[in-house]
Amino acid sequence: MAVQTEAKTYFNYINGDWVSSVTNEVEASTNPANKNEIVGYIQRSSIEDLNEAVTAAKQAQKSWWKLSGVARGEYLYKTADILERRLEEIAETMTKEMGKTFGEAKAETMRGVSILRYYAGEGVRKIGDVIPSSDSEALMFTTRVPLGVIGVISPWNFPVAIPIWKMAPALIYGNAVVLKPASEAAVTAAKVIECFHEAGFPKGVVNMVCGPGSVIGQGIAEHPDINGVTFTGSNSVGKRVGRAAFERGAKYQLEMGGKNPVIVAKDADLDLAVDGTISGGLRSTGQKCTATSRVFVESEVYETFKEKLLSKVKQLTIGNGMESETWMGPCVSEEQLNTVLSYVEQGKAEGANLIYGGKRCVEGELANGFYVEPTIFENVDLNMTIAREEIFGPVLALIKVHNIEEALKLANDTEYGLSASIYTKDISNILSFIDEIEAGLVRVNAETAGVEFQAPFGGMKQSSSHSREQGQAAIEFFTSIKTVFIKA
Ligand SMILES: NC(=O)C1=CN([C@@H]2O[C@H](COP(=O)(O)OP(=O)(O)OC[C@H]3O[C@@H](n4cnc5c(N)ncnc54)[C@H](O)[C@@H]3O)[C@@H](O)[C@H]2O)C=CC1
Ligand SMILES: O=C(O)CCC(=O)C(=O)O
Repeated sequence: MAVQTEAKTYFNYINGDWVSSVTNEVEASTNPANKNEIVGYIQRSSIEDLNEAVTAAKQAQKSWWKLSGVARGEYLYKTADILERRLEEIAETMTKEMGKTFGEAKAETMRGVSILRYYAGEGVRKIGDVIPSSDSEALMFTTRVPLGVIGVISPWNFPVAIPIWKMAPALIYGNAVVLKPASEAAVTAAKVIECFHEAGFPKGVVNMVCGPGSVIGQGIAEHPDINGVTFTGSNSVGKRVGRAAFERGAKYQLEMGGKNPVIVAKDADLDLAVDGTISGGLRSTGQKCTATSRVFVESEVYETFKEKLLSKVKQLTIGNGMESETWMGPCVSEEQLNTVLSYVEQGKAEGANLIYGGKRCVEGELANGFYVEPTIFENVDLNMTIAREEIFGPVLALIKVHNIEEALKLANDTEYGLSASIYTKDISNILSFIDEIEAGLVRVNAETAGVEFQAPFGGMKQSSSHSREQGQAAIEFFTSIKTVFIKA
């Protein structure tokens, strides 16, 4: 039973106003570090609310697009300044709402500021090319137009960065936006939208509707007036969203799961590899689509690597992300905690050897939250569930290999292809890894996580719809190309 009574209610943001849902229903967003603490109440909206937001967006988009790119950019610069001013408060809300440490939350919020500034600058960059025509008297060139209304469906694990890396490019290229944030982190998202509001965006250009994924998320995927849908989350939901958008001829972009490998070669700097494995696999409690989950280690250095890994993992401090000594916070929710624990049980049942962790943390105040120990398995077979499915928790599977060829073969033995890294000093290892690994993010002597907003981000195989987000790549999704031929 939640005890906090003074928690604020956050409204939907439709046509420039903060409004309650027509349902008059709200749901509590709670703190995974303390299930008795309510961070805020968010609207449990209906399709009617979504329809209002889409109507407002559709109406506002045309004049938004008629502004110059410079003018649109100014709004994004203003939003960035406001977000930066509110950085500590918004980061604190993020930590309280979804559990990541305050340090990580501040870094993510700052990343949101940088993304806004990066895309503000896009307002003055080129949007087309002049292409020689076969007719010497004609001018042929490409230009780009916005899609119209963009539906943004975002997850809880990066509640500032992901909505912003989808909304900022959508807006700068002249689209209007309807955001549906994940309910687990919707208070944080509402505070981000407050920054857009304060920046003075014209009414209807930015909208947010909170509510169940099956109603508002699905409603976005199916809405006839939403021209493009950008989604990050699980594979099962992503595919539903993609199918619904495809059926009605809308453009869609899906970023989904990962089962990201690290390869540790026998010549690797093992301390660096251990640090990268821990940071990539366990930071944010393993709740990143880029998180390391499978660790392939050459047999010659396997035992040394394992001992070094174990000794460092034992030192990790688990606790409330607001406490400065905490290295790893809780899972986002009880459901997510139970998912992680059930994967641990499945790993044991299928014969993997649990060498560290695997239990819920229940000592003292931890009992009120959704904490799990960092967990390491060895003797993991590639057919085991823990080697195949995305766990989204702090669970590492160690796999001994005889050589780099075997490591590459096993690393590619997955339906996912988001991120992968190798630790080695050998240039031929590095080159074959870059060529052969089936992943959209290829990292050498660096952890699997670590996305940079100015570079393309996305996966191969089932990790994405094969499109890319962020950097210059974003223009491909949020605009349509027109090839123009002019004959005087
Ligand atoms: N790749 C990634 O970045 C993420 C992956 N996940 C994976 O998904 C698992 C479950 O996490 P969830 O938060 O439940 O992910 P999810 O895929 O259910 O949620 C992502 C977003 O989709 C919305 N949604 C849910 N059902 C929908 C539907 N039928 N139509 C349209 N939108 C819908 C949600 O409300 C949320 O905003 C995790 O354990 C993890 O494996 C979760 C979050 C992020
Ligand atoms: O690793 C990152 O910074 C981004 C990861 C991501 O997009 C995700 O987990 O959804």
